[in-house]
Amino acid sequence: MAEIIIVDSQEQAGDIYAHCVADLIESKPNAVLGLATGSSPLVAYERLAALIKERKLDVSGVQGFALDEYVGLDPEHPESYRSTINRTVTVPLGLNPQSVHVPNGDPAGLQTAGAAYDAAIEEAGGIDIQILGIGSDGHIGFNEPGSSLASGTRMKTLTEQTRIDNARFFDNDIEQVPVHCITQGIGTIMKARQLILLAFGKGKADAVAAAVEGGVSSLCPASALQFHPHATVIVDEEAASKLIHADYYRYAYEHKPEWQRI
Ligand SMILES: N[C@@H]1[C@@H](O)[C@H](O)[C@@H](COP(=O)(O)O)O[C@@H]1O
Repeated sequence: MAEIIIVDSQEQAGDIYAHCVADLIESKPNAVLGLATGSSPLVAYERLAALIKERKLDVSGVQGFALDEYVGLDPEHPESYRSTINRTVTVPLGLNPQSVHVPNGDPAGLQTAGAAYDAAIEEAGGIDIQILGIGSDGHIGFNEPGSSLASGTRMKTLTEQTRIDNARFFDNDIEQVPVHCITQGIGTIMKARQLILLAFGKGKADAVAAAVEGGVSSLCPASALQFHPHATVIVDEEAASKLIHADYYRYAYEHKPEWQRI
């Protein structure tokens, strides 16, 4: 794993992400951002929105690609990832809605939607910085345990645990949570030039330990990050609580020269 940063707060993690992305946009106005839903990236998006205003950055050329979408949910549904990304990223950052892409969860087009999405990412020049959360079972995007580590964007079946976890967005009724999703594959995610995974709270401690210090295995999809040349995992103390080498990560970060920090 390239780099583990243990922070005191989500705000601190958010600032690291925000500075990284703001610097990117400054040097590359047509930057391509990989976007994630979930609660973990929310503060990071808020910090980035503030920094964009503060530095008066022109984001008109920035493109975004979301990780995943539910299958069969109306894109206008408030809990579709299309709506979620629009609410939490597109509007606050001031991105052009036409430049923010979300996989197409229409059941009618599923056989070709995945390959089309990967092609669109390639055509945009590839993702510069992909932000990631992690599921309690180690999933990234919606790549559940057992997903091919080389997979492209495709339809997947959600585990019952993920549907239970996400029922909170659907009146706590698991029956309302779609069974299928379309998600960037692990192979797709690995093509991004830089990955930043955020994890907070003790509910993520096992998944983080397996991803960072366990063997690389499809049973913990996030462990694929160990093969990425530029991956950073930013965790709070609780999410870091099961890392055997936590002291070393702190020590290494403190001793890192400024130019080598993300
Ligand atoms: N598809 C999303 C993932 O991209 C996200 O990482 C995960 C964790 O969400 P949270 O950050 O709310 O814990 O939830 C969903 O399954």
